[in-house]
Amino acid sequence: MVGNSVIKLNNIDIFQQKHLVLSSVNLHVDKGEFVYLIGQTGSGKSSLLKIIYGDLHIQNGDGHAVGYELKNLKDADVPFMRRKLGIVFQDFQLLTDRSIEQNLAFVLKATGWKDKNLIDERIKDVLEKVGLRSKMKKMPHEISGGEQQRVVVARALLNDPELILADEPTGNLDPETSEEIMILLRQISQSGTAVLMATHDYHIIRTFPSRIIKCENGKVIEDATV
Ligand SMILES: Nc1ncnc2c1ncn2[C@@H]1O[C@H](COP(=O)(O)OP(=O)(O)OP(=O)(O)O)[C@@H](O)[C@H]1O
Repeated sequence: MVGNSVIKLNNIDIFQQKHLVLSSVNLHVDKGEFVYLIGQTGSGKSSLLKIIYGDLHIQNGDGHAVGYELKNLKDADVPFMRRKLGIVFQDFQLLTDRSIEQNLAFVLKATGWKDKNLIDERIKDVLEKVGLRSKMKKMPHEISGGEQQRVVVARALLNDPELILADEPTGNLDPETSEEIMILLRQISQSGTAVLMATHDYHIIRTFPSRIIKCENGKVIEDATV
């Protein structure tokens, strides 16, 4: 983290191939903030998230996310940077051939955890946070869509990230289950992890008001309204 900010972008241009998607982007997100990212389909939300998690490179301007300078981010740094940010996307992306516990153990092992006791403890901790400790032995198909999304949130929390990036995390869920996921994400931000969440769901935004960033006409508006 640099100062109190987990994301800071200064005057960056965001390209997809040769196409300029967003220009002169300035953006800051502070520790523990909850921020919505809105904008029409194709307005650049996913491209902006990709810059922040190191999937797209910065060509002009500079910035940092979770303590990493984005301008000179090396491919070799990306896996380490990703340990400091959790990603929650619309499709649950759990491995279907293994239990919830094994899904989480897989990520911990892939990010360098070796001690079995510590792995077991961490898995129990994150499942406790999302209210699913009792389901750790279940297979993904044995739990509901909302519960699967909770597991994805738990998975994003495994390495105690400074930031969660969520792209339409409630997109496949019914309204009641969406609200449960929102309550969970809000709790996470209140405990100090910033959350940047792309959504088209204005009902959710009205129910859980917070700062809104908008992609519109090739620009990013830092304090927008719906
Ligand atoms: N891999 C790619 N190659 C070329 N152009 C792309 C690529 N990905 C996205 N684009 C283009 O970049 C622009 C922004 O797309 P982006 O996916 O960031 O929008 P979005 O706001 O996330 O849209 P949605 O709400 O539909 O997810 C669009 O014009 C899109 O066609």
